[in-house]
Parts: sequence; structure tokens; C-alpha cells
Amino acid sequence: MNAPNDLPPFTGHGLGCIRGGRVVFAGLDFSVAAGEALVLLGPNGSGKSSLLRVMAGLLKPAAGKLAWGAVSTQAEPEIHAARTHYVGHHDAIKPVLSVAENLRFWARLHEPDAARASDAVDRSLSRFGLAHLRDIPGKMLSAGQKRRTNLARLLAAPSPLWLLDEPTTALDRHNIKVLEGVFADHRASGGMVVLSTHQDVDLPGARTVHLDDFGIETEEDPA
Ligand SMILES: Nc1ncnc2c1ncn2[C@@H]1O[C@H](COP(=O)(O)OP(=O)(O)OP(=O)(O)O)[C@@H](O)[C@H]1O
Repeated sequence: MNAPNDLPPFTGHGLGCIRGGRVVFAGLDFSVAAGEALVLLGPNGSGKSSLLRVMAGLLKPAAGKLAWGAVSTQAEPEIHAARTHYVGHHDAIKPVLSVAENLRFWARLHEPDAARASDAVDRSLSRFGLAHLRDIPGKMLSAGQKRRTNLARLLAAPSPLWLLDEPTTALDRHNIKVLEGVFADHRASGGMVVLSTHQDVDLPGARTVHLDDFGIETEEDPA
């Protein structure tokens, strides 16, 4: 795979999304280049999670297209999947596996070499302050520890484009700072960060998309 700095911008043009028979957003454009960050803002229900799922290829847009440079993601879905790491609202932690085993599972999906995968797991545990919890089963973790384990996947199984749904939920101030440092390092090496949030997250120079600019007003939803 290309090093992140060699990647063309990831873009969306004219994106539309319908959920439960309702238009959530329409005519939405965005662009994120190597080293950039994009923050999705908007009130509850405005479509931030839906847009992230569209970007991840988990939800088909009702209109528009996603592309890397001039190449549509639909033309090369495997390449898009390999370049993308999506961390959603819900924790994807297997309760009977330890923290390290959970991360190893993700690392091995990206890295066939066992020793290299193991090194990546150790680095991610240490960066997210989880080393002392490495042998604890997922079911015994607190909400913040679960969230950090989910986020540690980003380093255990690296991909250039990170798509993160409210990643600071359940994190204390110290761990929000840790995460901001991880974002800065990722961007400095040419990675891309797209996230939704209701909190302030320090992402210098980030672009923003306000989802309520792309909603369709209805009689039930007056201005
Ligand atoms: N599985 C689903 N089926 C039908 N409608 C859905 C589904 N998931 C979400 N929706 C609807 O899509 C709209 C956008 O929801 P979405 O979760 O994308 O918003 P959000 O901006 O992420 O909200 P929040 O800030 O509360 O997380 C809402 O009206 C919601 O009811």
C-alpha cells in the first residue's frame, strides 16, 4: 500500500443519505488530504454517524460518490477498505479475550507477520496507557478502558484514513490529551483523521462539516 503522504485526497461529492425513509442529508461535499483532519459537527440526529458509515463503505449513499483522487471507491472497494479504519460508537471488544488478545486479533487482520503484529500491539498498549491491563478480559474493563482499547486498534492495525464516531466519549481529560497526541503524530506522518464530536478536540487546522447545513427541512421539522 502507498505511504500516506503519497495518497490522493479522499473526497465525497453530492452525497445523500436516506434512513428510515427520511432524507438525513443531501448535496454534501467534503475533501480530506494527507495530513488533514475533518470534524463532523451537528446536533443529535443530524447524520454524523450516518456520514461516517457512508465514508467507511458500511452504508450505501442514496446519491453521490466517494473517491480517492479521480478513482471512485466503488471501482476499488478492497483498496478503500484497506486504507480505512472505522471505530464506531459501539465497543467492538470481545468480552472473553484479554485487552492484548483483542488488539492482536485486529493487528493480525492487517499484519500477517506475527512478530510485527505483536510489536504493534505492544506499542499501542503503551501509547494508550493500557500495558498494565493487557491480560484483563474485555468484560472487566470500565467504559473509558474499553474506549481506549477500541482506539488502540488504530495503532495496532494502522491504516491511513481514520473514521471515528465520537472517539472522546468516556475518556477523561488526560486520555483526551493522549488521543490528541496520537492524532497529531498520525497527521504528521501523512495520515487523515475524520471524526464526529460534541466536545472540543484539539485538531489544529481541521476542516469542519456542519451536518445541519445539508439537512432537508420538513413541515414536522420547522426552521
Ligand atoms: N438504523 C437506522 N434505521 C433508520 N434510521 C436510522 C438508523 N440509524 C439512524 N437513523 C436515523 O438517521 C438520522 C441520523 O442519525 P445519526 O445517528 O447519523 O445522527 P448523529 O448526528 O450521529 O446523531 P448523534 O449526535 O445523536 O450521535 C436520525 O434521524 C436517526 O433516527
